[in-house]
Amino acid sequence: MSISRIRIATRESALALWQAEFVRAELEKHHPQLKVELLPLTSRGDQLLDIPLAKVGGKGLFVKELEKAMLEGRADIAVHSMKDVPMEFPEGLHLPVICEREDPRDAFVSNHFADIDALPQGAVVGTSSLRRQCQLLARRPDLQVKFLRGNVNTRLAKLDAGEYDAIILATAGLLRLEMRERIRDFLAPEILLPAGGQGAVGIECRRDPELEALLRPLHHEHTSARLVAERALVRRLNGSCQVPIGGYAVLEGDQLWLRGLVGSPDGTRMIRAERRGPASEGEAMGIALAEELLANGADRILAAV
Ligand SMILES: NCc1[nH]cc(CCC(=O)O)c1CC(=O)O
Repeated sequence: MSISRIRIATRESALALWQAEFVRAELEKHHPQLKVELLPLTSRGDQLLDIPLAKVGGKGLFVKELEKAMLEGRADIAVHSMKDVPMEFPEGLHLPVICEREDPRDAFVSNHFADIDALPQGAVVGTSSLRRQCQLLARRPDLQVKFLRGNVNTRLAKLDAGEYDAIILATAGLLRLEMRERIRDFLAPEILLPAGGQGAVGIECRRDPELEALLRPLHHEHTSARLVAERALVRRLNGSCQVPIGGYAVLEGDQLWLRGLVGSPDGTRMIRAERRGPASEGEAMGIALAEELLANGADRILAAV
């Protein structure tokens, strides 16, 4: 039996819809006969916007409704921001495809200030990411980090309403939504180490060789090699999502350069490590780097929460 239609389960935010539409367009480009439909779903993570993500059950919330739709046969695939994808998948589902990565850096967004260093003493910066908070405060302990959740448009509206002097968002989301002009400064990994998977989109589906064959042309091996290392690092560290963790890999030829960071939310403690190795060994590198971080004190930071 051959597949003639693919239904994409997606969250309803503008960014999620963009990503699903992107996958739809790519699938139609590679398979002109294929019918591709979107199934927009409301996720718990999007409903509970006033509560810290770590408290409502973590990032998995964004994914569960979509997985349910696939397991119940209402959808065939789901498109995710790799940053939000849990490490384990339910029986029968997996994630065989990772698309080419967009700019992975974090972005400094402000209506009044050019970059972090231009912020006045005590300025209010919006983010609910402990990873961003930790690295901001390590650089500028005087800043006030203020809670900010919601989809990209909501966050920008709160900035424009004057609730913050600046906010930090993923560059990838802003570029996809055609809001490059909102970015005042692209934060280098040395300043703000990105989250594992940031800027990349992945496709989860049921285990079905025919379906996977249709998705295969969307897979980007270069991106995938980087994310294997980043995700192995995060997985090995992840006792809890309430700890600031950064993980970022680049490929230089066939060599991976992986950097990792674990810190305290207030930025007073920060442990960094990095290593280089063959791209084919990303998984082992991620685990080894995590163990180095743990041995250098990340274990105590993790134990404290
Ligand atoms: N946590 C929400 C989330 N998940 C993915 C992105 C951006 C797009 C990406 O990283 O691919 C965002 C928004 C943000 O962090 O600003």
